[in-house]
Amino acid sequence: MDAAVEVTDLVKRYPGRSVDAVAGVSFTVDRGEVFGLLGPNGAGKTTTIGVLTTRVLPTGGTARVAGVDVAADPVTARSRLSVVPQRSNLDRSLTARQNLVFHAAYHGVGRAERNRRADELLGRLGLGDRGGDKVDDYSGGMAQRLLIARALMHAPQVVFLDEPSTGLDPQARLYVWEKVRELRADGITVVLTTHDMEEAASLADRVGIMDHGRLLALDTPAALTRSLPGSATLDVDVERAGGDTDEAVLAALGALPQAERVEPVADAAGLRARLYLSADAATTVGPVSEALSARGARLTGVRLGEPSLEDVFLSLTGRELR
Ligand SMILES: Nc1ncnc2c1ncn2[C@@H]1O[C@H](COP(=O)(O)OP(=O)(O)OP(=O)(O)O)[C@@H](O)[C@H]1O
Repeated sequence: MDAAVEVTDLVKRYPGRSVDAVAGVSFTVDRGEVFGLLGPNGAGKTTTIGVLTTRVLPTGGTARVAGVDVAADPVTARSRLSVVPQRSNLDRSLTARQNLVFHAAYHGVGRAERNRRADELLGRLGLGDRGGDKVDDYSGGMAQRLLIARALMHAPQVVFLDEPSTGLDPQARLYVWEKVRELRADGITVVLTTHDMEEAASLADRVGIMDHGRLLALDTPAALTRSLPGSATLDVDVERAGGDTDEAVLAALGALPQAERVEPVADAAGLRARLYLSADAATTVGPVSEALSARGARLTGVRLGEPSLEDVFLSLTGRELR
């Protein structure tokens, strides 16, 4: 079966610029997958989406969506894909329902079917009783939901969401996340861009990390974070035996093969040690507990600190994501 998206050696240089906005990017998105492009502002995410959605002409390389070369046959590509843009381009003078119906008419969906889909999608996106309102009266969160509804009106195979929750309040953001998961459950392929590592980690099956027009890493969020030795941590609270010392306990923990180093955590009430690990934090709890009992000490509390995609970005670029 064809991939849903296939990008090969994609390059985009805007006129008058001395550097490429996208500098040779290749990746494939499987059908039914949620794929996230994660990177800071200016990384080239929007430009990549722009090429894939036929709004930006590539300087080099190829991009196929649902089996169609987007530069060679943009009209067919547009019938199979849809885009939820970073900034609303809804017609504010029309009602929400009219925005949906006109979009479907443009894509050749028949009258009865477009009316049916508009009602269904307004309901699904929680706008069932607001379809007759002008978009001008919509809040930011409602407009974002309407953009998603509009994107589904011509039954696309692949939906592109550019920074889907930027500027939304936490509740609206969670609502959008839930809708993205529903798209995936319906078998629609989703490609989203974000500079929010929490969004990428919680929504995407696989994440491509972009910076300066290049793809630096691409894998599942779990594999990306697992690839970082020494960034998982385990905090352990210890009740030590009477004759023992904090220093000796810390040294014993530091001698465990899973521990890269150990530090005392200063603000804890009793003895708390933080282990920086070369292994997964959860599987290190057992060996820690055994090492403590061997010297008559007790493990009284643990906290796992898993590395995040933020840590992955930091280790790849030496900079914070935001
Ligand atoms: N129309 C344009 N003309 C010239 N340069 C552009 C244009 N659009 C984007 N750029 C430049 O291309 C580079 C990549 O921008 P792009 O918008 O693709 O990044 P991004 O990762 O999506 O960031 P953002 O989240 O800010 O949209 C930036 O240096 C930007 O200034």
